[in-house]
Amino acid sequence: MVKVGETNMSKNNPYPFPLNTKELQKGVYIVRVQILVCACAIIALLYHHILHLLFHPMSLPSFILSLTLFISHVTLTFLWVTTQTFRWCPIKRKVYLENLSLVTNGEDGLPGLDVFICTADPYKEPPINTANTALSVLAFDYPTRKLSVYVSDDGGSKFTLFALFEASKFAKHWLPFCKEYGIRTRCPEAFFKDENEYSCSKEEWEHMKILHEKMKSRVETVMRKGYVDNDMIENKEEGQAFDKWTDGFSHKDHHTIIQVLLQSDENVDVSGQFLPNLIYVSREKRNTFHHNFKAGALNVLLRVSTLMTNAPIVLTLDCDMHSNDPQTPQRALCHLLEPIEGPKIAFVQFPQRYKGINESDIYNSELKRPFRIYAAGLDGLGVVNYCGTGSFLRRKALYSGLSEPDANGLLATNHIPLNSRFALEAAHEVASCMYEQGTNWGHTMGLRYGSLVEDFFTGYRLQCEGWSSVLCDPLTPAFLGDIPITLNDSLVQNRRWAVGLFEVGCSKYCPLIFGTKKRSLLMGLGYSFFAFWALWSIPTLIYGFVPQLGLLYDICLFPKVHDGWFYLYCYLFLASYIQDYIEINLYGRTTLKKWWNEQRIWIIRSASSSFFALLDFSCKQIGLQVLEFNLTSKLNDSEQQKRYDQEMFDFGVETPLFVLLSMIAILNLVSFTWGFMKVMRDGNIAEMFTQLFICGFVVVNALPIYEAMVLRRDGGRMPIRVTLVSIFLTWVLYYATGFALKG
Ligand SMILES: O=c1ccn([C@@H]2O[C@H](COP(=O)(O)OP(=O)(O)O[C@H]3O[C@H](CO)[C@@H](O)[C@H](O)[C@H]3O)[C@@H](O)[C@H]2O)c(=O)[nH]1
Ligand SMILES: [Mn+2]
Repeated sequence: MVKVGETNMSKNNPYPFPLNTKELQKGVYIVRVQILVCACAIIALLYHHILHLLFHPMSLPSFILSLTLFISHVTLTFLWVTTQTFRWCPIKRKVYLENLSLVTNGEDGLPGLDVFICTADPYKEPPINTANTALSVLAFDYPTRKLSVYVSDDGGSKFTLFALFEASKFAKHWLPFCKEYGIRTRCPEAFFKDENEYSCSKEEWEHMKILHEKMKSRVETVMRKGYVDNDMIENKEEGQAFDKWTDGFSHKDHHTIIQVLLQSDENVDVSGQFLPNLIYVSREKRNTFHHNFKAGALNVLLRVSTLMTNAPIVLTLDCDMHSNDPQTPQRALCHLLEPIEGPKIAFVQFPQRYKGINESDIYNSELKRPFRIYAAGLDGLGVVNYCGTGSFLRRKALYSGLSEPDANGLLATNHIPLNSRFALEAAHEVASCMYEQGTNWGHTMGLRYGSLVEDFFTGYRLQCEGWSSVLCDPLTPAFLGDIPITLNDSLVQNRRWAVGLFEVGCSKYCPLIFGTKKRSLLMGLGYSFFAFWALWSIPTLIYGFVPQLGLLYDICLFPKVHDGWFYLYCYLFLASYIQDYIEINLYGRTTLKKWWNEQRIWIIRSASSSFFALLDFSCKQIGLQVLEFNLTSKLNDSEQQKRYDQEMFDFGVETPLFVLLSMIAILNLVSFTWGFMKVMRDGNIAEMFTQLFICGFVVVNALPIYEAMVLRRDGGRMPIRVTLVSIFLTWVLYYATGFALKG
């Protein structure tokens, strides 16, 4: 293996023990040639299309339909161009963990690490899961006096605090257990699910399991009862903590609650070792203040932690993820502490990886393409996007520019105990609603406000300031997260992302202009791919409706089969699908079925959630709607779980998202049948072949929709109302366009 990076390293790096190397991915030059060939084909197609529109004599209806197809081709071309950024110089990185301690002189030189975990609603995000997330990071292989875990609770929930109290007690047994036996899976829930994962004696294992069950059942009990009973409170400290939920307290309007649950210089585990810090923070909320969702929550944690522990490195995690490798901080440090490039790195992103995905991944929850393949492409440019979770950030990057000095921690530098009155008063002040008024928080400091995808926006803004970022994609996933298990949940999540990204695209920070100017053209293009993700809906919807209506009204929109231009269409279709298949296979083998599902859900998203994201954005622009952060559901309904495991599409909800999808499915089935009959009758397929093929392709993709409309009786079937409304609307569309197309 030729290591481009390693030769670079040895050239530029005076250190004999490299912490990391990088190399260009194999086959990049072949890919570049393919990009050029494809570019020529696309230019030819657009040229042909323009000539056709301008000089080919045709009726007005043909012209209108052909024009819409042209719009779709222009949009696709734009999106295609942006995607090529990821293919231009993708890289692979390697870290040398064994060299880290040489650079840091063992544990002494390791920097402090503050972990931020966000949760927002105890009913949608079960507190026991948040407790598991916290336990998995408390148990990092990291010096405990340098490790602090902060949990932000935007739900302001007693249950979450209760779960964390339980977790802090369980941690006293769990941490020494993990360390003694070198356990790899340090999220208790995941550990006990996998009965094979133990290196301890059966008795030890069973003892831990009993403690774990106790924690779990106590948390479930308070959830079931709906309040924290006096019997459940074990000591005075806990009692005082829960007394803070005074009358009139609601999750949207309440004072700040901060509770230090573990203190690293005070609390010890059962083996006598000090524990890390664990701090619960529920920031102040007032009806009259916009709280800026997760970005606001993280900014409060940034300030509180600056006061309390002020670690130079910060890890952000969602409550639906857990650590899957106790050495992850060290991996991140192999980049951040690298003497030459390290200081410019604002964050090290670990790709989002998920657990519980079904075999052929029907909703493409894995999202391998954006999170790993495209991220590796951006990594080659030094500008990996920030994903909000599984990311180690340099605190300094969020506070000041590259060249400015670090912010100072007040208490940390003065060694004031976290639980002292002085410390808590100061922390309350920075967690209040008023604090950010008239400051730069959210604008040039901390997580940036103004988009529903605060992660993408913040990473992008940091890169525009000159910071770089790194992708760390180890074989063993560093973190594992939960996925939505119904189609609706998956689309709702996608809609939020698409609209948030579009907000960035249409802001004054538009990557095409601002990003290109501040960083580079390739960076601007790559970020535009994400920012304009919602635009996929335009070509998809045009291709879902226009050739079909053409077929029904006998309007030929594509070159005939024997025409030379026909082969151009064939080439572009086949080349993109083949390239797509090869690309995904380079990152671990993928079955054909899985790949098919991926392209199908891509079409489904483009035709539904992306389109609704455009609508949401338009409504927001004209003041009809305020955008909300709809949490992704993390609850497991057993029926839904069963259907998901059986790889059945879960519709089940009456939503306009499904109406649009059903309309496309119905229209394509009708026009395919109609076109097919006509071809049989006339025996002439050359003219309408392409349109017939498109309908057939959509029909094959839509098979689960027909099945859900007609054959299924379970809870995941297509709601009857959705089917009826779609049939009606398709009929209206057919007649309405008939007036125009028949002239
Ligand atoms: O007002 C809010 C809303 C959300 N969250 C937290 O934000 C996280 C992400 O929310 P989730 O519903 O899980 O959304 P996802 O779409 O799964 O999250 C992805 O997309 C988000 C941006 O839309 C990023 O912030 C996340 O890191 C990324 O995993 C969760 O921990 C929430 O508790 C808050 O703390 N406060
Ligand atoms: Mn999530």
